[in-house]
Amino acid sequence: MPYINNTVSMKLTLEQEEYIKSQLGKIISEIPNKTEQWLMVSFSDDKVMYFGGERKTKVAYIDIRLLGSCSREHKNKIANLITELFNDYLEIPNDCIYITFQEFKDWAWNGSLF
Ligand SMILES: O=C(O)c1cc2cc(O)c(O)cc2[nH]1
Repeated sequence: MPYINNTVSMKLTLEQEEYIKSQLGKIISEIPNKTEQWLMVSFSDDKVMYFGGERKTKVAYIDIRLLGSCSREHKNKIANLITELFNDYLEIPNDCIYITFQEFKDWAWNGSLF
């Protein structure tokens, strides 16, 4: 049940969204028992974003939500891979990429809690 919302300052094309979505599907599989099959991805693009008091044209905030817990080692691996993806593909500087992880015990799907 992972959910990843990607907020970025620039406008994304459909092709860019689909590429990032596919790469996130591969990256999330680095976490045991997580697969693209259960991954929900959303994009909030073309956002006005300030960082360090300055309006930035290339900045990203990636919000990752997980059912259950995951080790710090796996979170660090995911953070590395996602930072590399956004840096390589969208040319966002590494130090303008924020990533947070939240773990949820209570997550419902199809009308019932897991
Ligand atoms: O992605 C997860 O964390 C996930 C998916 C999934 C599906 C399922 O049927 C379960 O019982 C647990 C579960 N966790």
